[in-house]
Formats: sequence, C-alpha cells, structure tokens
Amino acid sequence: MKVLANDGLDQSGIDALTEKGFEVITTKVPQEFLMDYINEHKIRTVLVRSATQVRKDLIDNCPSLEIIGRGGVGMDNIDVDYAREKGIHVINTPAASSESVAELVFAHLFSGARFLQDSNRKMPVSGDTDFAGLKKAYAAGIELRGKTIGIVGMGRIGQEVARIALGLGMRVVAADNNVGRASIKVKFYNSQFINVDIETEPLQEVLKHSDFITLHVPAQKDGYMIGKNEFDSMKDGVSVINCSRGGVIDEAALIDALDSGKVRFAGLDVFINEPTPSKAILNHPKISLTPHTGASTLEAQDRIGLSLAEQICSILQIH
Ligand SMILES: O=C(O)CC[C@@H](O)C(=O)O
Repeated sequence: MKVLANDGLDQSGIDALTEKGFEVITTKVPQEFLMDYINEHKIRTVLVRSATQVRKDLIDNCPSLEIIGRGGVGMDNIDVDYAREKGIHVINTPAASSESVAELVFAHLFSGARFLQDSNRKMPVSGDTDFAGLKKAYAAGIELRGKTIGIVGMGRIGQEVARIALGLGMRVVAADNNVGRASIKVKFYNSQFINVDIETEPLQEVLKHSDFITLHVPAQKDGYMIGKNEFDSMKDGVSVINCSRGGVIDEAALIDALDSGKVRFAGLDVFINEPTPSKAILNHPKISLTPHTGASTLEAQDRIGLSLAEQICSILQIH
C-alpha cells in the first residue's frame, strides 16, 4: 500500500500511516515524471499540497490511483469532479489550518499597521546613522483596536479571523454569499465561551465601511473579485489582506491603489504568479509578503498529517 506524498507530509501523518502498514514515499517527483512514477510504483494514494497538479490526464492515465489527498483546504490544483466521476476518492483537510491562516492575517495586519515589512528591510542597511530618519518615517503607525475589519468569506478561516478580531477589540463586519448570519463561538483562555452573532452584509457595504479588509474565498473562476472599481469603493486609507488565492485581487489595480494612497498597505500570502510573483509586488514598500505559508505552522501541519492518515484508513477500512 504505497502512498506518495509528493509535496511532503508531516511526520505525524507518516507515522500514523506507517503504523498501519503503508509505505509512505516523500520523494518529490517532478510534475512531468509523475504519471510514469505512479504507474511504475503502483501508487494507490497521492497526497499533494498546493504545488503538484492532479489533472484529468494524470487521472486518466494512472489506473492504480484510488485516493487523491490534499493537505490543506483549496483543491484548485486537482480536477476534483472528474476524479470523483472516475470513482477516485478526493479528500482534503478543511479544518486543520484555520487558526494558522487566521494568525497569519494578523501578522500581516500588525506588520502593515506599523511598517514592519519596510523597517525590516531598511534597518539593517541604515544602521545607527539613519535611525532618527527611520523613526520619523515610521512614526505614523495605526492601532487595530476600535477599527472595523471586513471579512469576505465566513467559512472556517473567516470565523477564526473574527474570533481574533473580537479579542483585539475590533468591530467585525462580514460578507458571505452563503451565510446570512454567522454565529461564532469565542473561546477565552479561561475556557469560557461566548456566542457572538455577526451579521453579514452585501460585499459592497463591507468594502465601503471597513478599515481593514481580509479575503477568505476560493480561487475565482470569473475574473478578479477585487479590482479597480472595488478599490475605488473602499474607504480612503483602507488596508487589504489576501491569504486566500492569487487572482482574487487584481494586482495591477492594487499597486495603483497603494501608490495613490487609497490603500494604506496590503498583506499578501498568495499571488497571481506563484511561485514567481511580479517584481512590482515583491518590491513594493507597502506590501507585507509571505510565500503562501498560511498553513505552514508546525501545529497545522501536524493536524493535516493526522487528518489525511485518518481519512485514508477510513476509506480503505484499515483499523
Ligand atoms: O499547502 C500549502 O502550502 C497551502 C495550503 C493552502 O493554500 C490551503 O488551501 O489550505
């Protein structure tokens, strides 16, 4: 029972599968050799993160495949419906990384609010000599407390963002086509819970009223969700975070909005061109950047590994 974890798998998943008699292969097979590799080694389960593509031709030409597993949430790198039509199980780990992605949103928010992305670049080169100049340049930071955060997409990650935002004393507004009202449970460190109802509003209203906007929607099939018109409709000095999928935001329109001062700062974990985002995005002093690491915490990867192992065992009825 061979499992190919082509984009890696946390030790928790490797151990759980090995214990049940699986052979877990973590060799990274380049995309162009993947079909031959799967056939040669009679791989029954392929696990991927966001890098490896599992498309129709691979599915058609690898008859040994029984399970395709995505360590993470978004399955836009897999032809999910097609695979399922062919009787292949397609699984993911929708709940395992919400906290990690939500915390990264706040890392970007705090970074942008206090210019960390720029001061981290400039402090080492400037040294003591320009300390006073930099202190002045970064003097006009802003606080998050008391401000309005607009959450677009109130799935698991959006709800986790709301929990943290409420803890920080922010006002939360949300837009979601599928959810009319989001009732979320907020857990405090002393194990007390409170239920908080968050009314959703039309996207246009959320864009108009928010000081900070964070996007938690799937990859868009019909063009950008946030382009020039949407930026124009936002508050002056808004900040925008995207830890969902590249292509949700029109990057050219974002750069214009940053340069004009309409948008104060942006935080991006995902890009139109991954893994080679545009230079204009990479070098922009008002953008806090991470290389699609929303789910890349030790805790999330541990949960992802265990969740994949459990689902594989359950599908193959191995107890
Ligand atoms: O696997 C990754 O590194 C990213 C995962 C993330 O984009 C997701 O959809 O869960």
